[in-house]
Amino acid sequence: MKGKTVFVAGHRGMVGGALVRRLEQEDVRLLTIGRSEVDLCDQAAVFGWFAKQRPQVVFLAAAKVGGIVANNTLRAEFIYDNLIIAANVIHAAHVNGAEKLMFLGSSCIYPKLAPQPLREDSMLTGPLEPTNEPYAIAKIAGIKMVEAYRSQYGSDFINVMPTNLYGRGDNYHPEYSHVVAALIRRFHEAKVAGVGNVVVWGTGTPRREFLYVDDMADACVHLMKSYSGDELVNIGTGEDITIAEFARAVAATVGYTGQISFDASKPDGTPRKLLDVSRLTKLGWRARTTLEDGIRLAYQAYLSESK
Ligand SMILES: NC(=O)C1=CN([C@@H]2O[C@H](COP(=O)(O)OP(=O)(O)OC[C@H]3O[C@@H](n4cnc5c(N)ncnc54)[C@H](OP(=O)(O)O)[C@@H]3O)[C@@H](O)[C@H]2O)C=CC1
Ligand SMILES: C[C@H]1O[C@H](OP(=O)(O)OP(=O)(O)OC[C@H]2O[C@@H](n3cnc4c(=O)[nH]c(N)nc43)[C@H](O)[C@@H]2O)[C@@H](O)[C@@H](O)C1=O
Repeated sequence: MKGKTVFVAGHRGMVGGALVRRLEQEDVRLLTIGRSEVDLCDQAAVFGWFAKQRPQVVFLAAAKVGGIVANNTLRAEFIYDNLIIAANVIHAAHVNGAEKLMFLGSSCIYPKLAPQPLREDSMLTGPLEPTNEPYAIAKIAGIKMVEAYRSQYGSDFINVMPTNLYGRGDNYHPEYSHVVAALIRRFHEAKVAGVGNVVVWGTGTPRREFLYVDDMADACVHLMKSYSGDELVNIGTGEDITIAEFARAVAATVGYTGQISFDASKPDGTPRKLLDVSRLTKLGWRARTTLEDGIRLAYQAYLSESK
């Protein structure tokens, strides 16, 4: 990547922001563009921008993203936006001679009940989790598009499959956020307000793997520099935790000492989503931030972002 023009699509988002921070350590010419200037769902705008800027390297971190209720509520937006963003950016990168592109999928592309830990070759071997199927289908289409451009045009475009991510720049929307941001905010507000009980969604029994977003960005830069294979690469920590245990860990970090109850009327989603990270490990990368340190860093980021 040394000396290259690098475009981070979605630079204002949690992953995009972490990529911008990480790329400051690299000798690259960084390109970003705001949604108000180029809506990545607008094909003409995307094609015009790419023709003018001709980025050599593209991190496609822009997407319509949200937690389980957002996915299950905004089903049409999740499939439309994510299909169109992937199609526009991948094609524009090809037409304008991008040397490398990284597409970010998500662990929800794997079947709901696939054997754990989830291997990259389990994609399309079984039914998806219904709550995020529209998003998953759009992500699978993006993955297949990258594979097709590699096959027909020899494009050095690669696919990565991140696990659940959290950290600086996360989305704290009360209904549409992911679990980490949601619980940090809810436990903090309960502590400040002196509330005696906090409700956590679902049964608390699902298990999730959580990767700190700055580790994610480091893994992306590592793979962009060193990987040009056809296969997906899972990006995770290789460890998971139940939502109930996780909620207790967040409460302890935030300093909330009240009760925790569970609302089983809210969806649990996939029972477990632990990624097999052996391919990533063989490629020379492993996560460094422990969950305990990550939650503490994420809470500090929340406090500084919500001032
Ligand atoms: N968060 C997670 O747990 C996981 C995320 N991922 C993937 O990582 C990537 C980034 O996710 P994350 O950073 O969490 O998401 P965010 O929602 O934090 O960031 C998404 C970014 O995409 C931009 N964007 C969305 N739609 C458009 C559009 N039409 N035109 C231009 N920009 C647009 C948003 O811009 P704006 O802010 O202006 O709306 C935002 O900056 C996504 O591909 C996601 O699927 C994968 C696994 C887990
Ligand atoms: C990255 C990944 O993220 C999403 O899938 P998810 O992992 O199910 O996402 P989630 O973080 O929303 O929930 C994880 C678990 O946590 C429980 N939970 C408890 N309390 C709250 C809560 O307050 N908010 C939320 N959101 N969840 C809660 C919730 O019931 C569930 O059991 C999709 O985008 C999917 O497409 C995807 O790729």
